[in-house]
Amino acid sequence: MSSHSCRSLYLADQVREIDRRVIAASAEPGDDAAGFALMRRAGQAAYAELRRRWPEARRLSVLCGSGNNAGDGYVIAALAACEGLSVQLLAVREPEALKGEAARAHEMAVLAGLRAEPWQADTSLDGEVVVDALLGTGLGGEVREPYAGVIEAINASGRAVMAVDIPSGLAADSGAVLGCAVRADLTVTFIADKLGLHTGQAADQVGELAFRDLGVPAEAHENLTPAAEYLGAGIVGEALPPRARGSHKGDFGHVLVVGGAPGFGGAALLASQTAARLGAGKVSLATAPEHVAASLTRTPEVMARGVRGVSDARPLLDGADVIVVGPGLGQGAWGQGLLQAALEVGKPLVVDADALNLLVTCWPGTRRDDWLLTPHPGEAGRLLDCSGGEVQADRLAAVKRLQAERGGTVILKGAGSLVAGPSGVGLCPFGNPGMASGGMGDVLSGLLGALVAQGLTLESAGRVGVVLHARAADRAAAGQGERGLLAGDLASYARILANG
Ligand SMILES: NC(=O)C1=CN([C@@H]2O[C@H](COP(=O)(O)OP(=O)(O)OC[C@H]3O[C@@H](n4cnc5c(N)ncnc54)[C@H](OP(=O)(O)O)[C@@H]3O)[C@@H](O)[C@H]2O)[C@@H](O)CC1
Ligand SMILES: [K+]
Repeated sequence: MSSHSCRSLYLADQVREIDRRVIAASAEPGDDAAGFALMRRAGQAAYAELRRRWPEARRLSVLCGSGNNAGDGYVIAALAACEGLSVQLLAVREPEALKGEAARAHEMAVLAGLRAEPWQADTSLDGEVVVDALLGTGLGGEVREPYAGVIEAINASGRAVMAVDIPSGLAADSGAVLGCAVRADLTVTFIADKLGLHTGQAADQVGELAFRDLGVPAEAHENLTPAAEYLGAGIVGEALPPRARGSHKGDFGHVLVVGGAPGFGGAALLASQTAARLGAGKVSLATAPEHVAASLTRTPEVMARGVRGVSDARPLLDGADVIVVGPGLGQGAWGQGLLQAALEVGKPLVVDADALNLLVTCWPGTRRDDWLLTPHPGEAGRLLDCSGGEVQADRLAAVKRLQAERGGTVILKGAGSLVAGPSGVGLCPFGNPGMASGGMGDVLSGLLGALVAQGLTLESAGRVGVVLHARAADRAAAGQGERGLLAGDLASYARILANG
């Protein structure tokens, strides 16, 4: 599934392959200058971004490691020196050990009149901007010394920081911090955008992200399946065009929310209310009888019915076009019976919260094409029989495995939500920490139900839904701040976005 609003995200091995193709395509036989030409372009692009962001800076501290990321740093240092900036050039490994294009980049810095000083524990960083050219896509495993100490010093320096290609210590594939990582204000990444800059812990490390493709031709990406598509804001409008004037409620589907076991009413109320706000033609709620009055008072548009067990729910299940099952469902006999009935009725399902936990215990091997599973990392860990921490350490692998095992479409929630479906993985770049609060998942499940009811496939609903949900949260936070954001605040913002 591709869209004008999507951009491809790659893994480190794939970026290396793209580099290799570009260099091979531009090199004359016996020519070793093509790699250096690409590195010069990378350094120039990064330096241009630095000047754009910090036009007043007169002194830089450039910290270089031992690979090609260091090579980019030496190019930046040389360009800055040639422009008359003062440069504190620091080498974590002796430049004599550099090879290939990185060694040539170091020569370029020497020709510009610079001499790299060896990094020492008591070195003080005196540039107005620190350039992190320590570790790039070649990082393997937990950051070792002396790099770890240098990264701590950069973070403690209080200086503005530009990371070259990726903040050192951040894994380019998973976005995991491998022990420690540079906290950048600006990251300039090259050639192909990397998944790890958008998922895992990336949001706390990357700062502003500038992507520069260095003019690499499209052929260099041929036959490489991107690890994920970056889901842009435009996918919402593409999926939800203006309605025909002659529309009626039957055109926009009937969502049934099943949840709200005795004592747990709020989640199902939030889900059903959101489904109504996001344009479902009709919304019903099957919940414990004690929650019906609250639902009718809060959202009379939702047809709330008290169900004591499966037989009460049958007509509702039969009348629905899509079923959202799980919010506040509980894991007792009431919830288990209703989930079983929902699984048997043969309608598209959005499966969340307690319904996911019940899948682990009662339906461990079940897979189907017509469901959308929406776990947070803890629920994903239970479904995959591992810890939530392990899921977070490699979110892409986790969501792909879950989709392969369970079928359908899977949304792995959390910063940089991932949506894995039959056509690949999409990544949501929006959202904020205000969303780390109760009820957000219930709102998402209701929103997804509304999108499926309006005719989106489960996969498309998953992609559009995470973007709508996260952008609504960003809009809400922009007005009143992240802290204290209520899940119930999102629906009205999501409604505005869904109407273009
Ligand atoms: N021509 C091109 O291809 C282009 C490439 N480009 C640039 O190259 C970058 C990739 O360069 P790369 O592959 O040389 O790896 P890179 O990230 O510099 O690090 C390698 C060194 O890091 C070290 N190290 C590794 N793991 C470690 C750990 N856990 N803990 C501590 N140290 C660790 C290890 O060094 P050692 O320990 O042996 O001293 C290893 O040798 C890419 O991000 C982009 O910036 C652009 O210029 C465009 C053109
Ligand atoms: K770096």
